[in-house]
Amino acid sequence: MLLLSPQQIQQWDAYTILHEPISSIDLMERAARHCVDWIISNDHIRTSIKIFCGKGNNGGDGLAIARLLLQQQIPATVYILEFGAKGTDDFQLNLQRLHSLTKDIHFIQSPDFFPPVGKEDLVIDALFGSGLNRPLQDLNAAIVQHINQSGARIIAIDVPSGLFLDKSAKGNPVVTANYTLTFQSLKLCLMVAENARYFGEVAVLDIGLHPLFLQETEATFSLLSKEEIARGIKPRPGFSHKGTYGHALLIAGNTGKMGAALLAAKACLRSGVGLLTVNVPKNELPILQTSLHEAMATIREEEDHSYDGYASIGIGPGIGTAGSSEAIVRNLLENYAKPVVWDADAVTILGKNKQWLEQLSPGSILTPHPKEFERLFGASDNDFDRLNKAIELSKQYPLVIVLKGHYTLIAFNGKGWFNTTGNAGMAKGGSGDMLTGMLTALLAQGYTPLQATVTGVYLHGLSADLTLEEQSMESMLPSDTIENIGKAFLFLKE
Ligand SMILES: NC(=O)C1=CN([C@@H]2O[C@H](COP(=O)(O)OP(=O)(O)OC[C@H]3O[C@@H](n4cnc5c(N)ncnc54)[C@H](OP(=O)(O)O)[C@@H]3O)[C@@H](O)[C@H]2O)[C@@H](O)CC1
Ligand SMILES: Nc1ncnc2c1ncn2[C@@H]1O[C@H](COP(=O)(O)OP(=O)(O)O)[C@@H](O)[C@H]1O
Ligand SMILES: [K+]
Repeated sequence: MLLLSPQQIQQWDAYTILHEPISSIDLMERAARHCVDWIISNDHIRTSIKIFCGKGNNGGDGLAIARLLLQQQIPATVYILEFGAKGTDDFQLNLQRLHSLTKDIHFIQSPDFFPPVGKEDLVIDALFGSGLNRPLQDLNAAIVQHINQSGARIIAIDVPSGLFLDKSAKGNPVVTANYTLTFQSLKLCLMVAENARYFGEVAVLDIGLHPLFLQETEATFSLLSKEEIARGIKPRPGFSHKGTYGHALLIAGNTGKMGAALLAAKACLRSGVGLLTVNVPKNELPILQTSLHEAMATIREEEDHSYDGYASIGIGPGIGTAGSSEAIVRNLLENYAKPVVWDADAVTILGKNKQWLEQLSPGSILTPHPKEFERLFGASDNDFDRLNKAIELSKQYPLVIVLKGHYTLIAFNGKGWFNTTGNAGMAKGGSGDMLTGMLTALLAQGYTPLQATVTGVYLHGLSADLTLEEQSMESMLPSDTIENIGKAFLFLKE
């Protein structure tokens, strides 16, 4: 699914109207009906429902929602924010339709007209949607503040009023919704952490916009889908052998951080690799060899660091950032030409030696969390800037950049894919180490760097989601999640 700009969403609307065909007012009716069905079936009806409407089509949705509720004998009061404009055609038509049912329609010209709103109310925010083109000010900002202070349950229609679809609204007045009912597809503004306190829980309502439009449309950002990932999984032919699936090397772990190496190694072994060698400090060798029978080992301190024969290499989890680790990074840059997975301390070392970024072998995968991303590429003003920076960098460098987070972004060659699997139970040390192991295993098996990354990131989150069948988000550990990588592969084959 593509993440579209406000202009593209308008075009999608127009395309549907032309090709379904359906009238614009009937499309709005369908959207409103889906909202009402969702509100009723999710048990959000209260004795007092206050619907705040602007005069664009978002407000038109609000008016249609009010009428559909009233037709089911559910009382709702409408407040229309006056901001000069006459209102769109569909707004006007829905206002006429509502007038024939109720006189309970109020116009807000100044804060004196604000109705009292309290905890017991359900507020429907239909003030501004995808048409917002500047920060809210004056009366528009005041009504948002009034609603936000009320303690009422707030359901935003399409997007919380005040959010821009594809750029930051940091510092602007925005409705803090408990739920957002967004039409047809997720929007970029609903993917970023900086807006999480505004959009609350998000439901995507399928209002039947024409699917063919997407085939004719290009967008920078899109969402990964199960079907796409499942299609890319390589078969394991009966006559294959361990050599078919590659020999991976993980350079991971150090004193006090051997857990990182074990997690990466276990995840690598559970992700289909043929052979695995782990490079660890001499003193830590027994930990590895007693816990993981399938992994071989090489000694960190030994001088001869030959990388010949490894189909892929992952470096970083728990290695530390001391000079000796820097020397290994340097050596790897000079002596290995295939793609490498760079994570954790290895990313920090690259951040300290930015000139080395130019030397990364083409197709290498960088997996920073936002802090590591900052160490590598400098600070960003907001989440949108960081996403756009990742996209720009992916044009500049022949690398796959994995910006980890709730919705991890994978940037490659000027495009970005958001992952939608995974949950907050993964917000624990060790989750990233697991991902490094998985990506290294997939690279070793001959997946292209992009294919390895999208597959690994998707499976990583999916294993965590499947872990919730037997654990809570509080209790689940990366070790549990690794044991469910198998279930995740099976789920893709269903
Ligand atoms: N395909 C779909 O997804 C469907 C979408 N539908 C719905 O349509 C919605 C989009 O409607 P929309 O384009 O009419 O824009 P909307 O957000 O109502 O408001 C724009 C108005 O506000 C104004 N304005 C802007 N910024 C302002 C500000 N800061 N302060 C003050 N005014 C400001 C601007 O006028 P301006 O002043 O710029 O001339 C304009 O009058 C969408 O979110 C969804 O709910 C469904 O009905 C059916 C299918
Ligand atoms: N709330 C969350 N929702 C989804 N995924 C998450 C969440 N928190 C963390 N993750 C995932 O867990 C991993 C954490 O990586 P990282 O921060 O490098 O952890 P560590 O280095 O401590 O192992 C990333 O892949 C991230 O996407
Ligand atoms: K809204």
